[in-house]
Amino acid sequence: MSAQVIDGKAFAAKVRGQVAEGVSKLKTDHDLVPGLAVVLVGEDPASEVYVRSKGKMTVEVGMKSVEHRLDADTSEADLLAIIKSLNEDATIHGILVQLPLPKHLNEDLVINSIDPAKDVDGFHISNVGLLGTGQKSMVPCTPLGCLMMLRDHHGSLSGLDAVVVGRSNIVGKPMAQLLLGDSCTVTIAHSRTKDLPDVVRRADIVVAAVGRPEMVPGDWIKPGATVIDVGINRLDAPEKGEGKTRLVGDVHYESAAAVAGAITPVPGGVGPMTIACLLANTLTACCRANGLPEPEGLTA
Ligand SMILES: NC(=O)C1=CN([C@@H]2O[C@H](COP(=O)(O)OP(=O)(O)OC[C@H]3O[C@@H](n4cnc5c(N)ncnc54)[C@H](OP(=O)(O)O)[C@@H]3O)[C@@H](O)[C@H]2O)C=CC1
Ligand SMILES: Nc1nc(=O)c2c([nH]1)NC[C@@H]1CN(c3ccc(C(=O)N[C@@H](CCC(=O)O)C(=O)O)cc3)C=[N+]21
Repeated sequence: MSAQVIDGKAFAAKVRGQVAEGVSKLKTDHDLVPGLAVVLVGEDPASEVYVRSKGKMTVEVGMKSVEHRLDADTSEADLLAIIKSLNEDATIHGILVQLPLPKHLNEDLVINSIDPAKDVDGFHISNVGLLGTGQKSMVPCTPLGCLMMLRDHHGSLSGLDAVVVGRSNIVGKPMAQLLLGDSCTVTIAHSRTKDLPDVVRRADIVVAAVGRPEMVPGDWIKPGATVIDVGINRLDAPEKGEGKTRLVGDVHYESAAAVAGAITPVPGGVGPMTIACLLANTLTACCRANGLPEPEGLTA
């Protein structure tokens, strides 16, 4: 194995340390405590893990953490009413509605009912438009975390060929916007892309956000390329014991690490950075809401 392993877990701990410093300064200088509210409708196992560690880390960095757990059959009107009350709550600076939502709820409508200033996921159409036009916005946490690791590894990304596999609104598209913002030559690939292996082989930077376990093998990777694996796939692992599972990414780690220049592992790569960036966005939102200077190095 030759690639340098990009330690997202350690990087995220450093980011959370910076956030904690910012939070402590807000308390001392302005008697302010940033507040983050997470709304979870129904039970999604992937979201459960995320919500649990998020709540713990929110408190660890000194913020207020609020959780709303609603039944899977919650009506749209009830959900919108909760979001409205959080929009109006001056102690809440960030609101996150866990996705996916149950089928009977209109995801676009729900997301766009969040006050864009509190939209720490960066999914509101107003933040999407601001990002797309290069203006100050709330930047989606997962792509922001990927960008931080890429900048840290490369210094400048200018002129590099980047291929993003996946075009979702929550990862692929905003990731491509951020890479474009840093002057990469960006290709967005998806399920209809012709000759995907050849497209990926051109890339200096590969971001895999597909949701298919170990789909990208090492022989798609240009020697020396940087590989960012966003995928979180839980597979059965009977070898670890009955009912046990293991996490794998969208990249076949072993074969890719043999040719890549650098690679993020799963777990311990993009996932922890996503949570760290959520906390960073909440701190940023709190500073903006109070007309205070933003924390340095924690925004795009
Ligand atoms: N680490 C983290 O913090 C996070 C991890 N994730 C993980 O990232 C992965 C992607 O998530 P998300 O973006 O929400 O997923 P989506 O299902 O919304 O999007 C998947 C994308 O992959 C594309 N795709 C599917 N199959 C193929 C294929 N065979 N070849 C090429 N492209 C394909 C789809 O193309 P098309 O549009 O044509 O259908 C789609 O654009 C998941 O594993 C998810 O769990 C997600 C969020 C945060
Ligand atoms: N509105 C919204 N925003 C999101 O950002 C969002 C969402 N909905 N829905 C679900 C996905 C998924 N997601 C993860 C974040 C962190 C880890 C994470 O920390 N993973 C650990 C492993 C955790 C484990 O052991 O299971 C790791 O990769 O090391 C995983 C998944 C955010 N998402």
